[in-house]
Amino acid sequence: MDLSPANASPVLADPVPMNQTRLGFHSSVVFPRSIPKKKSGKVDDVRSNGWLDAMQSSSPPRRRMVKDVGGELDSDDSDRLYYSWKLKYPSALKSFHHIINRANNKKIVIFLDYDGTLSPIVDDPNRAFMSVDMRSAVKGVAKYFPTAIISGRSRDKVYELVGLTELFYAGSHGMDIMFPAKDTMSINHTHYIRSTDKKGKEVNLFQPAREFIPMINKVFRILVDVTKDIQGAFVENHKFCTAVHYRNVDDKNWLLIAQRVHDVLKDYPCLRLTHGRKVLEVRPVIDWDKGKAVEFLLQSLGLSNSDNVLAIYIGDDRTDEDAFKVLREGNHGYGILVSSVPKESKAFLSLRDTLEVKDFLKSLVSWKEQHK
Ligand SMILES: O=P(O)(O)OC[C@H]1O[C@H](O[C@H]2O[C@H](CO)[C@@H](O)[C@H](O)[C@H]2O)[C@H](O)[C@@H](O)[C@@H]1O
Repeated sequence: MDLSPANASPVLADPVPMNQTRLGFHSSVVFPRSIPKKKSGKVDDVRSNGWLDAMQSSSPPRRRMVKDVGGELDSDDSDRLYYSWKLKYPSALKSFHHIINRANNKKIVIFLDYDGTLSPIVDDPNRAFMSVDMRSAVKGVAKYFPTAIISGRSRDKVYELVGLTELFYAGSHGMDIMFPAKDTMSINHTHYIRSTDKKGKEVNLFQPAREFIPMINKVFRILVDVTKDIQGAFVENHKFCTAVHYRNVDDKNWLLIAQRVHDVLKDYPCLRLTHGRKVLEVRPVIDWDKGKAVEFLLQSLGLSNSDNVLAIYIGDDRTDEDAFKVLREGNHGYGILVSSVPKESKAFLSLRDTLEVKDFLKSLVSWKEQHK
């Protein structure tokens, strides 16, 4: 974190996201990603387009590694920064009574991100498991409030990890939403298809990036190939998007891995890159993100009237910012950022880690049980 006088904010600023073309709500019209500009005959590289900076700030630094101009900040300094940041993003646990007061006679709807929110961040994405306690807390809230998981992972994968049938699931950053067939009456769009869930029940799937599946498969294979000699690199196929992990790549090779991904994307102007926590996420250039998924679910469940609905979205990642923005701008409810370090956010409130998320969910359940 740059804490030089010129940039004295105690906040870990997220880099400006790549340009995102905004289209109409239910459109899947594809716009080309802006082609890298040439500078003196050379295509822009990952240093000049900001990718490398974004990668370097893509996950909370460990406490002792938060750097000042003059060296490392000790943990007292980090604590001070964290507590002053909390004035802007108060604890959702400590603000619980405010949330409940605002909920008053409204219907509460819960949206949950998965990685970093329900499961702690770990080195191996295949081992990011929820605790038994967390699963019971999520099951508890789902008993009383409509609850959806909105994840960057594929819908099947996140369902496998969460394992609760009573939830709504949106995978691939909201580009793959499953919802009950009975809830189609209130929606008006073209990108949903009828299907059956794992129990054979009739459901609807909303998949606005369906036509990209072959391209994503192809790009996934290319990315696996071009990163296979980079130790620690790992590529996941999420069906509607693909993710290149560099958490386990030596930081000396971050430039290399970013350049390889960048070079692949030059041939795919219909795909764009977003930054997650030590992961480069490649996705179609359509006007769809976790924020749109929240709007879609609220609308499809008949819950988009903010006069009688209070939505709560809990997430830790840059991709969750789209959802926080939708809640803030639509006056729909509270975005809650999960972070143990100061970060600029569109959320209203914060929780430090997954343990606090679990406590918050349990508080909602206890409150509901006392006010049935
Ligand atoms: O939207 P989310 O549910 O938060 O998913 C975002 C990404 O989460 C996973 O990666 C992150 O968690 C991993 C396990 O803790 C960690 O190893 C990785 O560094 C994080 O970026 C998932 O593997 C990605 O594909 C998701 O896009």
